[in-house]
Amino acid sequence: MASRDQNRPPRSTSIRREVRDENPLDKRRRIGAQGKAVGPTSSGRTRQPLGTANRQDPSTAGDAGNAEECPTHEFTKEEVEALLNEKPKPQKQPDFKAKLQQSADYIKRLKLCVKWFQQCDENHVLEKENLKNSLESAEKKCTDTELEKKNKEEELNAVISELRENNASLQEKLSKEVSEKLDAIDRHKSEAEARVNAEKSVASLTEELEKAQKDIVAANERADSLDNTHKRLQEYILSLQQYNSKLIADHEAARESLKRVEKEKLTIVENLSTLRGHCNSLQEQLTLSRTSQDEAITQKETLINEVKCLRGELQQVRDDRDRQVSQVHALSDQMVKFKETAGKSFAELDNLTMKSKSLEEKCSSQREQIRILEIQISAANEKLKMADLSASETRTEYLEQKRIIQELQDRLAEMEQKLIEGEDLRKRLHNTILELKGNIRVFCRVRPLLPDDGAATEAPVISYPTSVESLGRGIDLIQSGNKYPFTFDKVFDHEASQQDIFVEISQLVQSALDGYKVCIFAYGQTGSGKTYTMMGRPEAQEEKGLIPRSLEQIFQSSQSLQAQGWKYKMQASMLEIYNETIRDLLSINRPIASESAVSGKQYTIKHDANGNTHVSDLTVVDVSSIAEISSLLRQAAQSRSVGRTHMNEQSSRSHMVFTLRISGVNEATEQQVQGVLNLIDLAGSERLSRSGATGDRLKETQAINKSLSSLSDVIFALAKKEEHVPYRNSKLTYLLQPCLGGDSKTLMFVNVSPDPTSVGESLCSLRFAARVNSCEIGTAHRQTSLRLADSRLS
Ligand SMILES: Nc1ncnc2c1ncn2[C@@H]1O[C@H](COP(=O)(O)OP(=O)(O)OP(=O)(O)O)[C@@H](O)[C@H]1O
Repeated sequence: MASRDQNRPPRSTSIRREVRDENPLDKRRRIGAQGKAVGPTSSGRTRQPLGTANRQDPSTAGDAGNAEECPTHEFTKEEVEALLNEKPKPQKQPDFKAKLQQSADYIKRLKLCVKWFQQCDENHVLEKENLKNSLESAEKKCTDTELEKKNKEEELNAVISELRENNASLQEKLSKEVSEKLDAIDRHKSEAEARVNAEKSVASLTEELEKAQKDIVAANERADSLDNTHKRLQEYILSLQQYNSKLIADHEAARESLKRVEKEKLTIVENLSTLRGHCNSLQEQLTLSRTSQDEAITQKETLINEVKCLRGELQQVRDDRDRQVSQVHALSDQMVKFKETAGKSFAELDNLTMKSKSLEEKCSSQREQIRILEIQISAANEKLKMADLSASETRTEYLEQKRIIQELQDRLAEMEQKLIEGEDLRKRLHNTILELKGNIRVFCRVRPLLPDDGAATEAPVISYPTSVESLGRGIDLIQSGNKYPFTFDKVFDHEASQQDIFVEISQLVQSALDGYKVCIFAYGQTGSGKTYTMMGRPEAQEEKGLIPRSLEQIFQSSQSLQAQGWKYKMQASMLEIYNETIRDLLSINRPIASESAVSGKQYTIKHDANGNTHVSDLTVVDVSSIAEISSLLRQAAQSRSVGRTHMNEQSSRSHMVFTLRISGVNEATEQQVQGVLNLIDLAGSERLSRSGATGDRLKETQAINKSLSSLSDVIFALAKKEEHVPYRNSKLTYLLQPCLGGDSKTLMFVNVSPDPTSVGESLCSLRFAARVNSCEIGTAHRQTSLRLADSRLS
């Protein structure tokens, strides 16, 4: 800026030079032009430019008077030069008057011109003064301006130096920013690359996500279809079972009818044999009759012959008599003589007649007998024929029945085979479904309101969503007007019966027989219904809990599996963990307090390589029937209640663990399975603040909380797939290690009380259960192997 000003000539000097160099005529022109622009001049007269209406040709300017009146006539340089160079026109005849006129005119114009010059000069002087003034003022202004300029320059210098400084700092800043910009560009580039990579990875992740979503959808569809298949299979199994039971009933009926038929057959055979005997006897009788008939015939014949003879004799006698009569007649006289002879003859004749009569009678009676015998024979023959007929009918019926029985037996065998296959498929589907669902499942059960709950008049704190996706799986808890929704694998409302609950877990229990480790535990605050769910009231059929029902099912199934060649051996043990101390509930002489201290029993928990758990010194009882198990459960309940009266008022202060070990061998396939069923009634989960416990009770609550929080730590460590799972933090978790460690099928019941005063505890329980429900702890494995030749199940 400064340099530019320095290079520029001072304005005042340039004005001065312009004024100095200017020709008056040029100046006039400039002034004229200025005058036009500026307006009236300082003299107050109006100047007009050359060639306007006021302009007069100097040659025709008129007289001096006119010239006096028109002093404003302006001359151009050319006009002035033309006026000065003007020469009088040469005339042929000198006319002085004209010459004078011409000269006067010329003088006039010269005067006008001079006057114009004078005027111009005046104007010029005036103008000069004006200019001088304006120059002075301009100079003054200039000095002022210069001063100002100097000041300004100083200011500007200051500003410039400031600006320089600023500039330097800005430069610095700029360079910094440039470097930052470069860095930023680099960063941007790397970020752009990273973004591109991220976008790529996002794209690939999106793809993966889509794929995963598709997979999830497919898995869901598969799960749905598996569910459907499972349902259909269950229905099919049900129908098969129904069909089977129908078949069994048919079989039974057939067996019954077979028995009946066999009985009938036996009676028929007996009848037949008696008939045969009868027939034989009849035949014998017949042969006898025939022989007697023959005899009679021969007798008859002999009699006939005899009769004939007698008739001949009679004829002879008659002839004789006739002769004799003629002789009588002839010898009437000789009649008297021969009276005696005649009388004799008559007597003889009478005798003979009588004999003949009796013979005839005998003959007719024999004929009658023969006729009767013949009737009897024909009746016997008829009977025989009938018997033969019914025997052949019975035989064909028997053969038909035999064929039907064979057919039924074949069908039964086929159905049994199908049943086995269906059962196999069911198991596989059940296991697949469990694997798809993740192995830890959570069922929620809400108990009914009890009279002791007190606040029954308050608004209900539990409701069940009715939307299709949450139906039977959702539960909403209302606390202080806030609704907390939860979803589990299954939610049972207060109306669910013990049987409803058991139906849902029966498949899981069944898999213990298939060689899985199964763990079912009940979690919830005190009085929420854990014991009712697990144990129920074993004495009342309808109110039996999961433990007795599971054991009944296991024994029934193990018996029905015998038909498929399975032979099972079962061992039961029951313990409770109280204040981190193990107690044997099946020990016959169970000491009441400090058991291990008194008996010296250690009850140390050990796991072998196969994931089987052993508690040293714990009573393990071989069980082979539900009656034995029932008595063990009674014994355990007794032990618990004894402990309760001596140690603590409520069973809820300890965890109860029932374990059933199942070893199975299939004689036909040489397959071996090792299953475990753990059924656990946990101690009540209560917050210390709510329990209001002190002293021993506080110790108990702390121990319970420790073991329950250890349980949750273990579950969450497993869910997060952490390297270290803190199983050893409590006896409960260490005992259940193989069951929790992903190798087993685990189901948790979260028991909830509908009592409005327990809503806080219920919320805690449901939150814990929801976290557990979101865990996938691994894949359950079936413990199965082929039997070694020498390890037969005794
Ligand atoms: N589903 C149910 N139907 C009827 N009564 C029930 C039900 N659930 C629980 N009860 C009753 O509620 C009461 C408390 O139940 P239960 O003793 O099973 O609770 P709990 O959670 O085991 O308690 P604790 O932790 O103290 O052992 C009992 O009287 C039981 O009979």
